[in-house]
Amino acid sequence: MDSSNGLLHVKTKKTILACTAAMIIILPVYLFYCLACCCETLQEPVLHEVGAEAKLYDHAQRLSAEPGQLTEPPQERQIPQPHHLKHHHHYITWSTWDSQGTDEMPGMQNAVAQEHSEVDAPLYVRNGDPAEPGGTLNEASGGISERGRTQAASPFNASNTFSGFGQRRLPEAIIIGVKKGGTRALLEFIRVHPDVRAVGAEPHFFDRNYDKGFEWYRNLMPRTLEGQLTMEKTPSYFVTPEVPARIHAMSAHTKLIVVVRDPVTRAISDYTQTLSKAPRLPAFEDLAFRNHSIGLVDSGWSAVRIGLYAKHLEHWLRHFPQQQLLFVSGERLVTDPARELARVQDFLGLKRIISDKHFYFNQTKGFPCLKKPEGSSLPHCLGKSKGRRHPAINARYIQQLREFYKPFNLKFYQMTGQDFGWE
Ligand SMILES: Nc1ncnc2c1ncn2[C@@H]1O[C@H](COP(=O)(O)OS(=O)(=O)O)[C@@H](OP(=O)(O)O)[C@H]1O
Repeated sequence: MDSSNGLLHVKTKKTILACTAAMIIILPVYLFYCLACCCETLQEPVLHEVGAEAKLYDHAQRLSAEPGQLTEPPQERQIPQPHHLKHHHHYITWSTWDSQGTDEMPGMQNAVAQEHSEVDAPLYVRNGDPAEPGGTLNEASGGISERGRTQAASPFNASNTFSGFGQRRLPEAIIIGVKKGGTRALLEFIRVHPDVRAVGAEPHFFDRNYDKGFEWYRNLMPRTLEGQLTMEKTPSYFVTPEVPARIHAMSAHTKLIVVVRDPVTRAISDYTQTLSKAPRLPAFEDLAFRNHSIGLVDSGWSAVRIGLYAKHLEHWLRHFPQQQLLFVSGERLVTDPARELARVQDFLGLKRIISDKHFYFNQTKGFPCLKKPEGSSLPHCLGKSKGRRHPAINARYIQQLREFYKPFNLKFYQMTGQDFGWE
């Protein structure tokens, strides 16, 4: 018994030693293999073509997405990443992004420091890979719809390939403005559509980062499957004179969406945002008027200047035909989001999927919110920097500003063929 036990003991020891030796040899080889970018193919399903498999995979991703909470950011959907990327990419979730208090891409904080920059939480942005969760199959749509959209002829639209997760493409549709118009609401609403994928943060490519080149820009985009539309929003594009020609150089077919809002309310909203970061800011009327006793408006102040929509639109119409621009009413986006979203879906050539059913009015927030935002199954409202309480402005100044904007508004109605009812 003893000798057989001893023999067993020796055999066990030998086995353990052999296993340890094998591990010592195999582990580095495996690690090297991972570093050489191949682990993913071992760990994740490989989708060789964009077809039924890809759709099912994406659908499964959506179903497994972690839920968010009311007025809280949903969790970032975990898109499988190559092992080495997991180590080198700094993942930024909604909450870390929110705490940065900006719509801008990480590393753009200097740019953010510019006057009136945005302070709210976009969704799910990851540094170096600001792709969003979603882009999934929607039962209601019966799959990815045929939209017959025009792929830009530009060589910049050539996209990289990456097995399984679609391709990064330059945006085919951009929300170009206007600041404080309701651009975040529109982006979050439209991205609920299964055929839309969007960058959460504002890339500011065409105004501040143009020198970084189209490859940089394209790499910010989420991966899309065939038939899905890539979008971004940067509200400052609308008022930057160089931008129309630059977007045209990327693709003459780019679809442009402008969310417009009563320029007086927009100016106050803009001022409110700045005030939230600089509480010692002079009074609104001191900035809006050169001389408020005689009602002389200071059109050099950006909060006023941005509202001269007709002026800015002239730049765009030199490069794009009217039909390539859609003007969304910021007011109706609040009172009747489904109606505006129907217009947006038609304009983008998308099947009408987003409807009344997707929204509910949140009494506490005072705004429409999504019942099921992209990548989440729980209701969600925009963050606290959207829908701020505005300071009370003397009715006399409001009236003077209305008078100031009136001819510009009428011109804008004429140019767009739409009456926004701001008078
Ligand atoms: N559904 C919903 N929820 C919350 N807020 C909504 C919504 N729809 C439109 N808005 C209005 O959007 C205004 C902010 O506009 P933007 O997102 O374009 O601002 S920014 O330019 O990105 O800073 C924001 O302006 P303020 O009310 O002045 O904060 C809102 O009035």
